[in-house]
Amino acid sequence: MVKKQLAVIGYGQSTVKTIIDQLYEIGMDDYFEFTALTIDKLLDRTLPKDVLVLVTSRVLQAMAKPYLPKETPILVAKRMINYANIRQLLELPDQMDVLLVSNMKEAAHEIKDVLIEAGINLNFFPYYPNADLPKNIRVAITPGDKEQVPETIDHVIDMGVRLLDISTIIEVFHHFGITDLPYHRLTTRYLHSLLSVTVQLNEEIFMTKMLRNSLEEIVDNVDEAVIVYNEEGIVHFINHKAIKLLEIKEEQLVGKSIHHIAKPSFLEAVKSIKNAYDVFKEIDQVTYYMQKKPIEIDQQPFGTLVMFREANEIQRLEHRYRDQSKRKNFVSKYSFDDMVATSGSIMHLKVIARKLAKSDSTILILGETGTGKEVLAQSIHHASPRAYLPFVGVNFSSFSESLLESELFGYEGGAFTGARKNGKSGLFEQAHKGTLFLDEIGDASGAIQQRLLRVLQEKEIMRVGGEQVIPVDVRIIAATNRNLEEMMEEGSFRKDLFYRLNILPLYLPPLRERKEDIEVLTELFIQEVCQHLHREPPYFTSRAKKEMVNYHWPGNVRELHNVIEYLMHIVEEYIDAEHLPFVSGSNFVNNTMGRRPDFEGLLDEFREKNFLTEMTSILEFLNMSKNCAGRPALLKGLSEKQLHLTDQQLRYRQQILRDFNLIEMHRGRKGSTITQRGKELLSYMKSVQ
Ligand SMILES: Nc1ncnc2c1ncn2[C@@H]1O[C@H](COP(=O)(O)OP(=O)(O)OP(=O)(O)O)[C@@H](O)[C@H]1O
Repeated sequence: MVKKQLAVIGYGQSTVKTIIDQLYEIGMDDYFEFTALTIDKLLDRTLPKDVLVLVTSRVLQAMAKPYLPKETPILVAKRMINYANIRQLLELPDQMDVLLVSNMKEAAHEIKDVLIEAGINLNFFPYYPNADLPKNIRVAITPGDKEQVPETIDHVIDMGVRLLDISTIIEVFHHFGITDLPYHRLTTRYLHSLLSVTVQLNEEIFMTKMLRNSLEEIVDNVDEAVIVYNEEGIVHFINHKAIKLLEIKEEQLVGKSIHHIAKPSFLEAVKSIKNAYDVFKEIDQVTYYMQKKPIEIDQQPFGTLVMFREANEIQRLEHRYRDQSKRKNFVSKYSFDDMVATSGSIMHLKVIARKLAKSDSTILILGETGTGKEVLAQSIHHASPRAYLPFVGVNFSSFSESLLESELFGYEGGAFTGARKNGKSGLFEQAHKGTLFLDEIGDASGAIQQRLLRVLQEKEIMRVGGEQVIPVDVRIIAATNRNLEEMMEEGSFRKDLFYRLNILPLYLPPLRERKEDIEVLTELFIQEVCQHLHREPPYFTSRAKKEMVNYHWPGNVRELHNVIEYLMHIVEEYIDAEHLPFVSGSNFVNNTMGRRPDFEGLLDEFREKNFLTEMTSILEFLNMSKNCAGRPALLKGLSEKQLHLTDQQLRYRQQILRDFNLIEMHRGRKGSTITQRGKELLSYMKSVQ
């Protein structure tokens, strides 16, 4: 077959060369002989006979025409953008000013139109030789005409020479009447010549690409490690977290085999997970929470998505969540309005306390048990500038010494056996910026007193087993029913700590010294309990009223509350003197702890407070005693078992046991006895040992 003559005329050499290369690549050299020329060489050259001249733009057509025989056919090539470098354009910020540089005005404008049509959202300023250079433009885009880019430009995106459009190639064949076009081969090779760029031919694909870019960015920033690989194990996506957890040092991971980049222990673990399952897996001594999901595209299996993160990270989150939700409960329930009183002593105390609330100083509340020390502490917090911040209370007699230390100051991971792996924040940290109520401070051991003193002086804490100093800003309100001055004399309470705490002391007198309050408090409690029980309030006979006032109320307001609660369950219309437990001598069970019926629940509750040994020892002691055991005997019995409690600590534990109906406490010095239920608990414990 005689080859036809095709002359390619362009402006610059690189353009002509790129197009000739493209023609060879498509296989057009089977049909044609090429002449490659730049326009400036046209004058010197005579073109072969029956040649078809292919010019790269309309301007070149005009330029070439005068130098060509009149009958020479000229075809203006349609050219498409080289999309190979389109990604760089997509990465520029929307509406950015860019220079569009070409060696010809028309080409510059033409490219601008094509790019706008393709959905590239930039402000294009066409630029060509002798054109005005707009100010303050830093980025230039050019289709292979880098040499035309002005020097003031910082960043040049060379999109490469524009290639011939397939329609132009077909027109060339038509011109010569070649009908047996190898269409299939031609298009395949043509597409091949465009290589990776053909996938980006329309705006829709640009959009997906942009979407993918944004998704990649998001997935790269999540806390979860993510890897996607196809059926052959070729990695399609891997985020920073996965690279970090798998300790991969290599770069450019996309396109590589997962078997090549990930450690065998990880691959083993992934293999052992069923598709669509999530499990905890240990890989090289670290536990991970892993998920594996199959990916399908158009109902065809495509590959696998693996997501994983370190399990202790999840635990950390959980602890943080728990700490935070616990924090939410650290709010004061009472305000001064809830502190009911008519007595001059309490009215006066409330006036002083309201004033003290405004300051940040430490307050010490003194008073017998049940006089309302906690109510007062909460009211002070409520009226203070810290009102919207946590109010955290801790009762020193309700914790064993070791537990109290870690409760107050927290501990670092692994500080002691049984400690949480990641440590725990203490109440000081949890009360940060708020108020910490140290109830029954008189029960603090020497070691705790010393640590407290340091915190009050330094305003910083150190967790148990930790080395880091944590600054804390808490207002301290301490309370006790013990005589701290006497304790100082005895040497069981530190003087320096006492003076730190005793800056603003407040004394809550016992109920027997403010009998006027009995009536208002009774009314309040009757109203509350009746509302709760949905019943009508009963009335007091005058004898009952008298007995109420005459009684010495050793348990103070708390006892009054408990008596009212008891009465509301046993009386109908009225309350007579005989109904009153302190008159009739009847025992009643306080229901303040919220009883859990099952023994396991009860034991859990004791375990939680680290009380179990002490509680069972008390029960065992009472079980062994023929008669009622008084507190001194109990304390002695416990200390023989190396359980050293203060009188107050024992009382607290006895109250809990009584509230759970495990023991009975008799008034005065009569001591306590174990109940049937207490005995059942002991045999239950033996049976499950
Ligand atoms: N003025 C008051 N107005 C209303 N309720 C009160 C008042 N004082 C005390 N109470 C109630 O009495 C009970 C005991 O109060 P609180 O716990 O504050 O006493 P406390 O002195 O801290 O006791 P303890 O020394 O045993 O810790 C609570 O139920 C509280 O609601």
